[in-house]
Amino acid sequence: MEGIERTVMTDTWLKKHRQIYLGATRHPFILGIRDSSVDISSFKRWLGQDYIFVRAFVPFVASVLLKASKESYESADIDVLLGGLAALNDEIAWFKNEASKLGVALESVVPHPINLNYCRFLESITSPDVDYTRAITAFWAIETVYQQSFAHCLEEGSKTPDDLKQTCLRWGNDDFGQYCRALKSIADRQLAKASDDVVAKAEVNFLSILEHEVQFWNMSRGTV
Ligand SMILES: Cc1ncc(CN)c(N)n1
Repeated sequence: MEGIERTVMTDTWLKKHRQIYLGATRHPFILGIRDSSVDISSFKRWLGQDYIFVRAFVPFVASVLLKASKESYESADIDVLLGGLAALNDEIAWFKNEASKLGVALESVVPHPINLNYCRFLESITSPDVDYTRAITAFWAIETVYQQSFAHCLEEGSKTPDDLKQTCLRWGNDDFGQYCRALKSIADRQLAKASDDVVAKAEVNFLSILEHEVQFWNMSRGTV
């Protein structure tokens, strides 16, 4: 269809919901890392709570993989998702290592109600009743908020302290950026052939994810 511009659904949403998207990816917690003003107690709080979140994220990602194997004819999707699971495996090892360096006892961290709320949301979209399109779109959004947030702390002009650079690189590195772009293109392909109802539900989830991410940063900062 030469000459006809196709709507890329995630780009439409990113434009339409730009303010809340920036609220999630340019949050004061992230800006505090970027300008070096973050306090270590907030960082440790984030670390302990995010470890709990990541453990809850694993069954969700496994459910996306299962849906891809049943609902998608694209075997390349499985490769991307397997890469995602491998990245999560590394992420969990990284959290344990970082926690031990900083003296955070992960086994005694009490999940904050905001975290529990986000984990409950994850559980709701893990359900077999949620189709592959909605699941992969949610997965793209969750990963992308971290990628965009931490990449911002590595951009030119940032004053991220050296000992936090490894954290930022975990999600802000180019490979993770490439992986998020792969998720985006799968999500957009699925959204392009989905019913209006599925697209509308995926958009509602996208907004919920942005709100949960903002709350998660607020919790980490200790402002809630
Ligand atoms: C809250 C949150 N959102 C996203 C990610 C990226 N996997 C994370 N680790 N934690």
